[in-house]
Amino acid sequence: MKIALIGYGKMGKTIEQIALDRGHELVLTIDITNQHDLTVENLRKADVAIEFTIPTSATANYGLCFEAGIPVVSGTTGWLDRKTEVLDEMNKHNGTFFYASNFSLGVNLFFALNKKLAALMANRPEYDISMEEVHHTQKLDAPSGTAITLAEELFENHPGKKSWTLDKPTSPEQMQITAIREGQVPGIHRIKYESEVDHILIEHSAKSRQGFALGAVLAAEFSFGKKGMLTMNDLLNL
Ligand SMILES: NC(=O)C1=CN([C@@H]2O[C@H](COP(=O)(O)OP(=O)(O)OC[C@H]3O[C@@H](n4cnc5c(N)ncnc54)[C@H](O)[C@@H]3O)[C@@H](O)[C@H]2O)C=CC1
Ligand SMILES: O=C(O)C1=N[C@H](C(=O)O)C[C@H](O)C1
Repeated sequence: MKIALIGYGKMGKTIEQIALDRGHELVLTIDITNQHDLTVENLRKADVAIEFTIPTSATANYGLCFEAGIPVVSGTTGWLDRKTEVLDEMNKHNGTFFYASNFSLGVNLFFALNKKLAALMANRPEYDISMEEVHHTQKLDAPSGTAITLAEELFENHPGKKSWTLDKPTSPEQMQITAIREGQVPGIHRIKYESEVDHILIEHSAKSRQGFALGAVLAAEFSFGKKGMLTMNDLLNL
């Protein structure tokens, strides 16, 4: 496939390597320094775009891809307050948008485990729940997109928690998420159920960015020829 890569940072570079290994061609590579080359005309040279940039740039980039009529796969986090506008724009152009807060297979299995554990603990009020995420110091958003997905899916399966906070909870229905920024950590997510007598802890820890990048390239292959909003549940049949 001919791929337009939007964002050539840590993820963009890892995606490039995996895309080339899988026999794809990069027909357009855009970063902050050559942003002016991100045009509808140039995007039309690609079969699909993969977008990993920053929260403030992502939604405008999606708009250009919809206008160009190519599917866009994105993992940029921190923009979801504008999701309705993005979906309206996608529908206006009959476009294709594949979004995941986390593209790794392991994290998507961890999402399923989180939902099952939350359902199992739904009638166990003696356990309080908290989350922790650890990422590299360059990360712009907190909590991570993955932590927000974990929290929202936990709330759907556990009546005791209804919202998250980065601060100290002010009611039992609030769940604290602690966001730690240190070194070059690719991404760790922990969910802890704690009672007076014990605790249960589940954790996913990424060893590198390879798992995220492979998932994004698989999502690009999956998106080709499809329409509408796509997620990892569609790709992985979860
Ligand atoms: N969904 C997932 O599986 C994953 C998501 N992410 C998310 O992806 C995003 C990027 O992560 P990294 O690559 O680690 O960050 P990074 O900071 O290494 O790379 C971002 C790149 O985007 C460029 N950029 C900024 N504005 C741009 C614009 N308007 N057009 C083109 N390029 C632009 C920057 O110059 C930079 O090179 C973040 O939001 C991060 O949270 C990161 C890893 C996995
Ligand atoms: O910024 C990162 O690095 C990551 N961002 C994503 C997130 O916010 O959840 C996914 C992964 O944890 C790495």
